[in-house]
Amino acid sequence: MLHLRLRRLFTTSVTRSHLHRAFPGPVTSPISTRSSIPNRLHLSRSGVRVAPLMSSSASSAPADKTRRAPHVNLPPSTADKSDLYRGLEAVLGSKFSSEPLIPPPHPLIIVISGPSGVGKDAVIKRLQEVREGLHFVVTATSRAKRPGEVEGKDYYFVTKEEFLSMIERNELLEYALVYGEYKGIPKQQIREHMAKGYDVVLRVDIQGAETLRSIFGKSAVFIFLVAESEAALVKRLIDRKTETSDMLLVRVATAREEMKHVRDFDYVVVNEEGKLDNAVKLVESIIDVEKAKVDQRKLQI
Ligand SMILES: Nc1ncnc2c1ncn2[C@@H]1O[C@H](COP(=O)(O)OP(=O)(O)OP(=O)(O)O)[C@@H](O)[C@H]1O
Repeated sequence: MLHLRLRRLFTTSVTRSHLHRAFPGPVTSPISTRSSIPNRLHLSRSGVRVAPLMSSSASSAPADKTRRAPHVNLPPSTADKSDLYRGLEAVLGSKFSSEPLIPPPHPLIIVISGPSGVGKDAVIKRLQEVREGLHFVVTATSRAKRPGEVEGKDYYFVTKEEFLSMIERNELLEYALVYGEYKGIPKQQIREHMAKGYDVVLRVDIQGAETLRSIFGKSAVFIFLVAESEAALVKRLIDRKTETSDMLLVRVATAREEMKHVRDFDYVVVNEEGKLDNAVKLVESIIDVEKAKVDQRKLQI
């Protein structure tokens, strides 16, 4: 069994240069076949004995006996831990490095979108409480502050004139006129936080997400938030008590249209009535999965 494991190890992991470093004695011919490597390992009661590498023809020639490098003894697995550790280093011919084997994951841009009233703000607020390493981009808006909202935390509340001059100065990644009010994403915030290694979360409506998709393509993660049903969404909007009847009508009618865009997103998360934490957990899992991807999404703004 052990022999089999070692065979696998040596046929897959040990490179020619490892072996040259491990066995500095003269090697008469290049290592040309993988199958020649495990033949050099011999099991004994005291551990694994590793013979120097030679081609099969060279090892059979009597003259080569004089040119054999000294055997390297690998302590048995019952040996002192540090002896075994050093033994492995000696056989492989280099010190084991404590450097991370894989570079840290690249900072992500996570776009959270969905119809009005679905719970984008609620999910983001909770995510902020439970997860570190995220920067939540504060959107600039010309709409009036709602009760409980804090300047610089929920939004940057600016006048329409101020918003228009931000557009003039090209300070916004994207902006839109939504239900008669401007909303836009300041670029500088994203640059600064990504440079510090933060993942950046953007909260935009569906229109905004479409624009961001055209800017970022596949280099950002797009999450579509939905309620479990249209009825639940409408009740949520009514309960919020922030819209007039006319505004409610527009939002609900728009939500119907917006549902058609779900296919343009990477993930969909259902924010069920009374189960906000489940939706937040799913968003966290999405971030974790993205961090574990071999092909990381990379983005420069
Ligand atoms: N899972 C949930 N269960 C019950 N109520 C919720 C849930 N998620 C959000 N809500 C409530 O629904 C209402 C709408 O949520 P929120 O304001 O976060 O939506 P939004 O998508 O940000 O809307 P808008 O795009 O119009 O700003 C709020 O009153 C919020 O507290």
